[in-house]
Amino acid sequence: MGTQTRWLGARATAIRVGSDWNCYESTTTTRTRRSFSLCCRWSPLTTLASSMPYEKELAAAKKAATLAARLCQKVQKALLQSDVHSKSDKSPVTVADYGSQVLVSLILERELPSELFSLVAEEDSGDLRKESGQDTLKCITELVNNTLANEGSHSFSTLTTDDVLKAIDNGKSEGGPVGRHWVLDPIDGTKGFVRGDQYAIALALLHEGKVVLGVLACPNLPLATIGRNQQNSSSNEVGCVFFAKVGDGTYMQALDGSTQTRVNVSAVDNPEEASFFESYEAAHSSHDLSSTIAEKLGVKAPPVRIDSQAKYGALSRGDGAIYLRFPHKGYREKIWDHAAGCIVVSEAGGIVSDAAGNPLDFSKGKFLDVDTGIIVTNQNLMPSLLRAVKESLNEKASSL
Ligand SMILES: Nc1ncnc2c1ncn2[C@@H]1O[C@H](COP(=O)(O)O)[C@@H](O)[C@H]1OP(=O)(O)O
Ligand SMILES: [Mg+2]
Repeated sequence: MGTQTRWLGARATAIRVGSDWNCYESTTTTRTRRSFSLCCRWSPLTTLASSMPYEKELAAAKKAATLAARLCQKVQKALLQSDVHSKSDKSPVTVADYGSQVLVSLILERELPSELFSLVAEEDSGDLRKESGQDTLKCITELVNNTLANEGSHSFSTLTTDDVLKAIDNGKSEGGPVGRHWVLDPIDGTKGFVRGDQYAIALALLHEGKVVLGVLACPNLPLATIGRNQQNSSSNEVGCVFFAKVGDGTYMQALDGSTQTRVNVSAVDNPEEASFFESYEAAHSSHDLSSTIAEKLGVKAPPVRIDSQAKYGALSRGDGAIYLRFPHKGYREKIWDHAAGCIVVSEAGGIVSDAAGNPLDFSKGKFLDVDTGIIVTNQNLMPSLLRAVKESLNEKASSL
């Protein structure tokens, strides 16, 4: 038997010598022999891929989030072309929300058949099972079937309304510290979606309470930098997918599938050169508090306000250096609003914490135990940001 080579993707090559397969991990400059035990005997490529932690899960998550993004794009386009009356109507966003959840649920189940499937997702089918929800249910079913047919997922036979209800109800899991749980926000940033601005499909996997992979599909986010040097950008192209798995860095590619590039958070260490992100909606995060913190820190640039976890994506590629989120009293943060964003930023070298500097704990079910706020920045700026946050919160408390 001679020598045979198999390309296993950007990071590895398997070379067969006689009946043995050896795996070589490649970087741009070196090629180092690794003794992966699973690769040392003949094994199909799928076996090797599945031996890499969370590789097949990441591939499935990217496929699911991308397809869901296609569905959302279609609905947003129709929504923006419609008249003023239907723009204030909530039904298009409802249809897209459910449709996105159905697609993610179906794709994950189809692509990962051997897994015990647990999904913690924002929507449930209660309203669609009522008499008043029947038209919406039919509309969702048609939209999902059209999306699957148009995007080449011919392996699905035409779905019935019952299939759609079942796929939505897959998302009823409560999460928690044991086992694996997918976490989904089918449309994060519904306000931005309706306005025609930013939104994201946010999908993450928890394993024993920790986020191990995340995908953020941001259909309206420019591929070029936002927030700084915007005027120099030569490309108007929009639609990004950010993805990360634990220990493997963060990558970005175009929604339509360009080559992936590794991304890193900004390395800025002078707050005067930093810019910061916050919610577009003042109802979601206190703009006053952010502005006090930014001023104390010495940030000169005005805030960059965008909706959804697109902020985490933009931050992961260094568009800005800080993200401040201070919801109003009584609001409880959900895990699906931060899980994907958190790993996308942390694998890009950033830090995501609560206002006191503690890491976010995704192991406690649907909610995060955060009562003051969430702050995100790079390692250089975090110590001074924490000081500025502490001082600002103390001042706010003593002024009450
Ligand atoms: N009152 C609120 N305070 C804080 N966040 C909220 C509030 N209402 C909804 N959200 C959620 O905040 C996230 C978007 O925040 P922002 O875009 O401001 O960063 C979304 O997950 C949004 O939910 P949803 O996903 O249903 O749109
Ligand atoms: Mg959300």
